[in-house]
Amino acid sequence: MNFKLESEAAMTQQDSATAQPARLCVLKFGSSVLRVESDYPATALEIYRHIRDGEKVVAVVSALGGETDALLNQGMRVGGDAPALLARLARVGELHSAALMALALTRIGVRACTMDPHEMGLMAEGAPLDSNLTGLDADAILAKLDHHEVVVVPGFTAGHDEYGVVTLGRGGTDLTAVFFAARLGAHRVRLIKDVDGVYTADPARNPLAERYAELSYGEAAKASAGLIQDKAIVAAEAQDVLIEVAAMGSAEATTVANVPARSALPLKGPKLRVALLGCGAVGAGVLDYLKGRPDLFEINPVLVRRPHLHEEHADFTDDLHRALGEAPDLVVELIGGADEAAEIMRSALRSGTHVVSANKAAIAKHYDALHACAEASGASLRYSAAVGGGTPVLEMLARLGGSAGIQAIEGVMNGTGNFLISRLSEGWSFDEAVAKAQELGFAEADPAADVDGHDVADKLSLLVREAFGVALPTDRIARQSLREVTTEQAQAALARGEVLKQVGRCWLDADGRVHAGVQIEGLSVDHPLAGARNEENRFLVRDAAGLERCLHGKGAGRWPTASAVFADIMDLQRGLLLKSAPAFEMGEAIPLLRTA
Ligand SMILES: NC(=O)c1ccc[n+]([C@@H]2O[C@H](COP(=O)([O-])OP(=O)(O)OC[C@H]3O[C@@H](n4cnc5c(N)ncnc54)[C@H](O)[C@@H]3O)[C@@H](O)[C@H]2O)c1
Ligand SMILES: N[C@@H](CCO)C(=O)O
Repeated sequence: MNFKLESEAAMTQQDSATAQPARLCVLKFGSSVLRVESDYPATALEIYRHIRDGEKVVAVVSALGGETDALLNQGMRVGGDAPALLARLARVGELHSAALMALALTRIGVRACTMDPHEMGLMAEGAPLDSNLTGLDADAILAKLDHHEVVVVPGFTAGHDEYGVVTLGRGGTDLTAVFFAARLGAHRVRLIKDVDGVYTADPARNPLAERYAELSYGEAAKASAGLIQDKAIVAAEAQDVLIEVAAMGSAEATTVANVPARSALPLKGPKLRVALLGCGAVGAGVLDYLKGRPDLFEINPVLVRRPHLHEEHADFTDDLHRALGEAPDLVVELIGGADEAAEIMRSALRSGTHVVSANKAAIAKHYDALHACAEASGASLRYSAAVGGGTPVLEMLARLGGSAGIQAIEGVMNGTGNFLISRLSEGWSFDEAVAKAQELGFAEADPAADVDGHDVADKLSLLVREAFGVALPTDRIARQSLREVTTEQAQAALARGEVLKQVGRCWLDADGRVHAGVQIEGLSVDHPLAGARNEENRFLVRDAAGLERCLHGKGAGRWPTASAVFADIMDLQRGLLLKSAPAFEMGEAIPLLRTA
C-alpha cells in the first residue's frame, strides 16, 4: 500500500507562513507572580494556555520579586548614587528573568526565545531611572514569531541614545507591555498579578473590598494605587490599549478601557475533588501541578501499584475504590492500557464525573462508548495529550472545525520513534536507544507500541475522528515497524542528505474516502517534518483551500505531557466555574463606592 499523498510535493513545498496569521497576545508577568525560581513552570503553563488557543504570545517579564531592590541596594552600597550606572545594574534582573522564562517554556516543548532591547530596537527617552518608551522595531519581533510561539521580553528596560540603556521607573514592566501591545497592533494586554483584578481597596487588607469588572483609565489610576503603573495607564489610554488585570489561570479579569466602572459578581466555586489514577512519567508531573493549586483542587489518595515506594505513603493507594473516593468531580486517568482504563473512564462518565486522560490506546479503541457515556450524563471527556503530547494538534483541529474542510494531516507523532531514529543515526544500537527512551519517560509501558507503529496508528485513529468525523479503527491502519531500521540505514540516509522519519498520515481521497498509514520514509532535510529532533512532534495540517499549517511541540516526556493534561484540567475548572455563575458575563453597571 502506498501511503503517500498524490499531491504531497505541493503540500510539503508550501510555506506554513501562507496559512492564516495567528492572533497575537501580550501577557505581562510581574514580580507578584514571579516570586521565586519555582514560579516559572506555573507561569509557563499560563502562556501555554494561550498557545493552545492558537495565539502567538509576547510575554513581558519583571525581575524575580525583590531582585530589583537587591540590585539597587547593592549598587548604592558599592558605588553610591549614579543613576545611569544604577539603571544598568537594575535591568539585569529583567534580563535574567526573561532567560529563565524562555527556559521554562522550552522544558514543556514551546518554541520560545528572548530578545534584548538592542535586538528589538526598543528605545526610550528621559532620565536613566525613569525613562519613557519611544521606539520599537515591530518587524524584528514579528520575524521571531514566525519561528517561535513566544518571544519573552525583559520589561522595565530599553536602549537610550545618551545613556546606552535605561529603566522605566518602578512598575515599568507594565509600561513595556502596554507599549508592545500598541506597537504590535494587539490593542489588548493582560497583566497577570497575584490578585484577580482591580478592587476598591487592597483585598488582602480589606475583606469588604469589591472587584471591578470594568473601569475607565481615570478610575483605574485612582483605584489601582500602584497595582498598575500610572505611566502605563496613561500610555494605554493615549494609545487605545485595553488592559486586563487577572490572576494566573483565572477566567476572570478586570478590564480597563474607556468604559464606566462596573462591579463584578463574585465568582467563587468549591474546590474540585480530583481522583488521580497513575503516578508514572506523566502522573507525577500532573500531581506536581495539582499540588501547586491547593486553592482550586483537593486530591484523593493517588492510585499507584506500590504505595510503599512513594515518600508520603498516606497520599497513595493501590485500592481503586479508595482512589476514586466518595464522589470525585474529576478523574484523571494516567494508568495506560486500553481496556481496564476505558472501563474506569466509562464508569466515571456514566456517573457524571468529568474525565481527563492522555490514553490514546483506550480512547481510540473505545471512542464511541466513552463519548456516548459522556453525552448521556453531560460529563466532559478531555484528552489533549493523547495526540502530540504537549503539541496542541487536537485543539487546532477543533478550531479549524468543519468549515476549513481538512484534507490531510501528516506528522512525526511518536516521540520515542523519533528519538530512536535520531540515536540510530548517531551510531547507537537499537536496544540502547529503546532503553534510553524508557529512562527518559517517552516510551509506552510496552515500548513495542512505539516501535511497531501501533501508538501512531492509535493517534491517527483519533485524528481521523476529529478531522473527518469517521471511525477508522487502529487495526485497519497499516504500519511499518522501526525494527526494520538499522544504524547503517539511518546513517546512509544522512549521507544522501535525507533523514529517516516515522511518518503518520491520514487524508481524504477524491471520493471522500479516508486513508491512513504509518511508514518509515527518507525526507529531504528541507522538508517541514525533517527538522523534528528527539522527542519532538510535528504536524502538517492541510485544508480544502490548500493552506497548510505546521505545528511543533514535544510529543512525549513528563513536563510537555503533564502540561497538556493540566491545561485540560484548568479548562474544565474554568468552564465549571463560569457555568455555576451564568450571570457573570452580565454583571450590572453599578457605580462602586470606595470602601477604603
Ligand atoms: N510518557 C509520555 O510521554 C506520554 C505522552 C502522552 C501520553 N501518554 C499516555 O499517558 C498515560 C500514562 O503514561 P506514562 O508514561 O505516565 O506511563 P507510566 O507507565 O510511566 O505510568 C503509569 C503508572 O500507572 C500505574 N498503573 C498502571 N496500572 C495500574 C493499576 N491498575 N493500578 C495502579 N497503578 C497502575 C503504573 O504503575 C505507573 O506508575 C498512558 O496512557 C500513555 O499512553 C504518555
Ligand atoms: N510513547 C509515546 C508517548 C506520547 O504519546 C511517544 O513516544 O510518542
